[in-house]
Order: sequence, then structure tokens, then C-alpha cells
Amino acid sequence: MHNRLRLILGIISRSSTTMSTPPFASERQLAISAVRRACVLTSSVFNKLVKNETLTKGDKSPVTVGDYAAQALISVMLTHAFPADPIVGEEDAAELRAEEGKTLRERIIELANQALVSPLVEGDKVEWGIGPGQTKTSAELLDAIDRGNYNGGRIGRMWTIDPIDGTKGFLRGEQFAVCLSLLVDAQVQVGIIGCPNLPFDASKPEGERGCIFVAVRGQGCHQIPLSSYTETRLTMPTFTPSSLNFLESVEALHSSHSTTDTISSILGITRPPVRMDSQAKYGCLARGDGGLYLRMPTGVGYREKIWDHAPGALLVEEAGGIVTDSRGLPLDFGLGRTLGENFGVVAAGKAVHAAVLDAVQQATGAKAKA
Ligand SMILES: Nc1ncnc2c1ncn2[C@@H]1O[C@H](COP(=O)(O)OS(=O)(=O)O)[C@@H](OP(=O)(O)O)[C@H]1O
Ligand SMILES: [Mg+2]
Ligand SMILES: [Mg+2]
Ligand SMILES: [Mg+2]
Repeated sequence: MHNRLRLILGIISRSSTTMSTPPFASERQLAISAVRRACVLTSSVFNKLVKNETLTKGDKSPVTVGDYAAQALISVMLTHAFPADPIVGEEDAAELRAEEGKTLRERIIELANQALVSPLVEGDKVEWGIGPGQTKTSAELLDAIDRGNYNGGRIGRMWTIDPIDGTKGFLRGEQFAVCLSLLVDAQVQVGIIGCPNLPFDASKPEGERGCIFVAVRGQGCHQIPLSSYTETRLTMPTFTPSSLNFLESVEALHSSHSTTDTISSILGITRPPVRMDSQAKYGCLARGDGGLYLRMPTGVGYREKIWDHAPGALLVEEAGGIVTDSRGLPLDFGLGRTLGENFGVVAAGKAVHAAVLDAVQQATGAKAKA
């Protein structure tokens, strides 16, 4: 072939590949599938959960068979598709390996395998280790949970998994979220959050429940119903002081409600806070159910975990918002499994973030002086 023609054909084929395949398309597709399956798994656990299927971890927080099974499922899928990628997952299998008898282990294996073998749906690929016949052994699934033991860091690719975020909310039958993100060189590139109990449309609280929030850096933030595949782009609306309201944790031990009360008064917010467990708060902020998300340190020096904020922060940024810690610093996902010296979270639309941060400084400064 003539060299000039070969060059032109080369350029055409390269540009058509770029046009048809946006960055992180495979990762996005796999992450949606994994989160969708984990949402079905966790909801099914809630409906049948019995008391002895919940353990208390060293930090006194609860973990259920649903948390373990969902982490195993997501880890199996990630490892099939991207075997070289390390994973920072909230859970590990140490307690399960040490279990006397096999009750919990067997239940977890059953749940993870049920989710793995359920039929392929739109966008699924058998190469992800899913579909009929794809069961794993107990040893394989415990190892899959423990693949989440990566220590994190600043260089290269890594995934974060929070198989059930807001486990306390999950146990109350309220909000919880299945959270997955891909980081490259400590920047979140893909964030997916599945919320099985969240109304699809906040103005219809009794309407359809179950949403998946999806964000890829530079490609916007979208919402998909758990029951279908139609994507809607989300953009944060602009609030006025009288319409502004904020989202915060249910648990006062996780975020200081008294500090957010003070911030609220400084900003002249009259609407009551919307209290909700888990990173569902970030999804709700991205779609405008609230105007800001405040997470105020309780003064005990708690280190936030990267899996509790990485996907949520990207959702808000891609919907047009800003996310910082309570001092206005960017969240640093490159320090390991925790956010290090980032304390608290302030997430809001671009138009109000600076004013909110100012109110946070006034409130926390006043508290320090008191
Ligand atoms: N002391 C303390 N301070 C701050 N945050 C903490 C604390 N303890 C736990 N956690 C983490 O909070 C996660 C739950 O999310 P939220 O706090 O937003 O929701 S809620 O408190 O359940 O309403 C929760 O996530 P899951 O463990 O995945 O449920 C924890 O990682
Ligand atoms: Mg937990
Ligand atoms: Mg969590
Ligand atoms: Mg969790």
C-alpha cells in the first residue's frame, strides 16, 4: 500500500477508536455490573438476615454476611477483568478463617456464588467470572475478600470497595450504599455507588427505589435505575439561601451534629438537615436533593477511609460541585487506606462552597475558643 494512504488510514482508524471508546469504558461497564449484582445480593441479605449473621469488628462497628459476600463478589469480578489491579477493600477474611464451625462462611459462599451465577444481563461479560456455572470455592472466595488488603498509595491503578457503606443504616432498613472506585495515581477516575433503598426520584419518596450513580472523570455524572439501564445525566442545581438545605450522617458519632447546627445558623439555613447513612449523601447532593454535604469531625481524631469518600467525591465533582475537607484542603487519596490529615468533608455547588467553608471556619474557630 502507498505510504501516504497507509498513514491516512492509520489516522482514521485511530480517531474512530478514540471516538467510539471513551477512556475507562470497560472499567465503567464492569463496575456498574459488579455494583448492580452486589445491590441485589445485599438487599436479599437484608430480607433474610438473622441475628447471628452480624459480627462486631475491633473498632466496635458492625459487619454482616452481606458485607463479606459483596466484597468477595466484586473482588472476583475485578480480578477476572483486571488481574494486575490492587484493591483497597474495607473488609478482610481473618474473622471468617478463624470461625469455629462454618455457619457464617457457608452463608457467605452461598450468597457470593448465587450472585456470581445469576444470568448475564445487558453489558455483562462472561470474562468477568460471572454467569451460569461460574461458582467459586470457599478458599477462592476468602482469598478474593483478602485481595482487598492493599495498603494504597500514590502511584498506579487501584480500586476501592466498600461493599456496604452505612452498615448501621443497612441494619436499620434505611439507607446504605455499595461503593466502588478506580484511582489512577491517587486521582479518582471512576466512581460507582449503588443505593438499593434510595427513592429514584426524591420528590416521590414512596415511588420506585434503587439507583446507581455513575461518574467517570471528564464524562459527567449519571443516574441509572436499579431495575433498568437508562442513564440520566445529573447536574447540581443552584440554591438560594432560603432553599438551601444540607445532608449529614445519621450517626452523631460520625459527624458532629452540634457543629453543623452552628454552621446552619451562620448560613441562615432554615430547612432541617436531611440525615442519611452512607455515600448515598453524595449521590443525593449530585442530583440536588440537598445543597451541601457536611461531615464535621467529632474531635476524636478519626481518620476517614478512602473507600468512604473516593466514589462519592467524583460524583459531586462531575455534577459540578466542589469537595474539600473541613479546612478547605483537597481530599488526598494517595496516602494509604486513610485520608490522613483530611478531617471532615465539605461538599457543595461551586457557587456556595466558599461561603460554606467560611461558615465552617467561623463555627469551628468559635468552638475552639469556647
Ligand atoms: N468515628 C467515626 N467518625 C466518622 N466516620 C466513621 C466513624 N466510624 C465509622 N465511620 C465511617 O462512617 C461510615 C458510615 O457513613 P456515614 O457516617 O456517612 O453514615 S452514618 O453515620 O451511618 O449515617 C462507615 O462506613 P461503613 O463502615 O462502611 O458503614 C464508617 O467507615
Ligand atoms: Mg464498616
Ligand atoms: Mg463505609
Ligand atoms: Mg462498609
